[in-house]
Amino acid sequence: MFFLNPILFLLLIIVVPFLIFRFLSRTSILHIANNWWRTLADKFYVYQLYRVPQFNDHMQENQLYRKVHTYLSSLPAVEDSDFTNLFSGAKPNEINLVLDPNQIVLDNFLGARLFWINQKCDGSGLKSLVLKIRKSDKRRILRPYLQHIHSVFEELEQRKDVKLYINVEDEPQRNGRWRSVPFTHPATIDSVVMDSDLKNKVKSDLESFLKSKQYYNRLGRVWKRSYLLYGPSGTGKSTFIAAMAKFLSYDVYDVDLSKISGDSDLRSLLLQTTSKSLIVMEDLERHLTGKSTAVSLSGILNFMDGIVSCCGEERVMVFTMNGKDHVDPAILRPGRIDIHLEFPLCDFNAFKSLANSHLGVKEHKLFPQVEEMFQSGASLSPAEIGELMIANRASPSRALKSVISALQNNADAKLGARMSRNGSVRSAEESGDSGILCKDAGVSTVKEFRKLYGFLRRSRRESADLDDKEREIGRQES
Ligand SMILES: Nc1ncnc2c1ncn2[C@@H]1O[C@H](COP(=O)(O)OP(=O)(O)OP(=O)(O)O)[C@@H](O)[C@H]1O
Ligand SMILES: [Mg+2]
Repeated sequence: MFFLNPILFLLLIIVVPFLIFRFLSRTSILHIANNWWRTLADKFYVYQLYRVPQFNDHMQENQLYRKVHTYLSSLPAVEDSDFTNLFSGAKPNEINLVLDPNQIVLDNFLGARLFWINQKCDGSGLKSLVLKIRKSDKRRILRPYLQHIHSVFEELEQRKDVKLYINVEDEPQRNGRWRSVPFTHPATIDSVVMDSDLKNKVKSDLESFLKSKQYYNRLGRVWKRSYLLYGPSGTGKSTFIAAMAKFLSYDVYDVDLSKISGDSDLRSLLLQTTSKSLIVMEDLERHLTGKSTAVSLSGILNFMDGIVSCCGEERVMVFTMNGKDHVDPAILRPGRIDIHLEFPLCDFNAFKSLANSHLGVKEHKLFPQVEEMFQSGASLSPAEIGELMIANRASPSRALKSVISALQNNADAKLGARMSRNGSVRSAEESGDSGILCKDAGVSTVKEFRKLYGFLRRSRRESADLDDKEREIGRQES
C-alpha cells in the first residue's frame, strides 16, 4: 500500500507543501494575504495622525517637510513599495526615486511601525506628508523619531548635490515660486583667473563665515555675509558666484528682479529660501536705475539687511554690478555689503594665466608684444581673450596672434574715441567755452595719442614680420 510505505509518505508530506509554497510565493497571493492580515490587525489599533504641510499660511516653506521628504526618499521602503516614480538624476546613470501622490511609505523605528502618506490636496495643489502612528507608541516614539529624521537629514545634506533655484512668475496653482535644477557648473575658485592673494582672502573669509554661527548669535546679528562683485562685462562675476557656491556646497537662489511684482513679493520669495544658500541678485544697478523691476530701493535694502529672512541662518548674498559709481551709497554701506570685489579687464598677468590654462603655454615669443599692448592701455575682458584662445587652441601661435590683433582693434577704437572727444574739446576751445584745465588735458592727450599711434604702427610691423617669418618657416618645412 502507498500509505504504508513510510519513505513515500515522508516524501509526500515534504514535497507537496514545498511545491504549494513555491507556487504561492511566485504569485501575488501571499503578498495579498499578508496585506489583508496587516489591514485587519491595524483595525484593532487606534492611530494618531500628524500632518506636515509644505508651506505655512504665509507660503513660507516648512523646513520639517523638506527634512521628512528627504528622509523618506532615502528609505529602502520607497524602493520596495508597490508604486513609485523614477526620475533620472544629475549624474549619468543616476536614477532617483520620487514619491507618488498618495503613496504610503512604511517605516520601522524602535520596534514601532509608522506610516507616511504623501498627500496632495487636489483643490489647492499644496502638498503635505501625513504621519500615522499607533497611539500606544506615540509617547515612546514620536520625539526620538523626529530627532532621528533630523540627524539622517543632516547627514544626507552633507552629501547632497547643489541645486540652482530660479524664481518664476506667480502661479498660485503650483507649489512655491522657486523651480530648481541640479547645479552642475564646472567652475571652481581655482579655475577663475584673478589675483591669487585676493582669491585666498575670499576663501579664508568664506571658511571663517562657515564657522561663525556662535559669533554672529552672540552679537545678535543675522548670520549672513554679503559680497558685491563689480566690473565690466565678461570679467568672471557670474563664474565666480558658481565657484563660491561649489566652495560652500550651498544651493543657489538666483533672484530675477524683473519677475517680482513688488516689495512684499520679494519678501515672500525670500521666506521660501532655505539656510545654507547663496542668494544672488545680478546687475543690481541696472534694476535700480532702470524701470525693469517693481521692487523699490527700500525693499532691496530690507532684503540686504536680512531682517525679512525667517531664520536669518547661514546665507551668503551676492550682488553684481558693472560699475558702482551711480549706485545709491546706502546700498554699499558697510554691513549691507561686507566685501567689495573688483573684477577688472585683463592685464598682462591675467592674460598669462589664461594662456596657461587655455593653451598650456607658460612662455612664448609673442608674449613681449602682448605685454607692450597691455602697457599701451589696450585691454580686453577675460571672456573675450578666453574665447579667442578656445577657438584657436590647436595652434598657440595663431591664438596669440588673434589676441594681439583684437588688442590692436581695441586700442584703435579707444584712439578713435579719444580723437573724437579731443575734436569736441578743441571745437569747444575755439568757441571759447573751455577753461584752462581742458587745454592742459588736451595737450597731454595729444602726446598720449602720438605715443600710442607710434606704438601701434610698430607692433603691426612686428606682427607682420613675424607672420612673414612663420610663413617662411612653413614654406621651408613643406
Ligand atoms: N576671470 C576669469 N577667469 C576665467 N574665466 C573667465 C573669467 N572671466 C570670464 N571668464 C569666462 O568668460 C565667460 C563669461 O564670464 P562671466 O559670465 O562670468 O562674466 P560676467 O562678469 O558675469 O559678465 P556679465 O557682466 O556680462 O554678466 C565665462 O565662460 C568664463 O568662463
Ligand atoms: Mg554675469
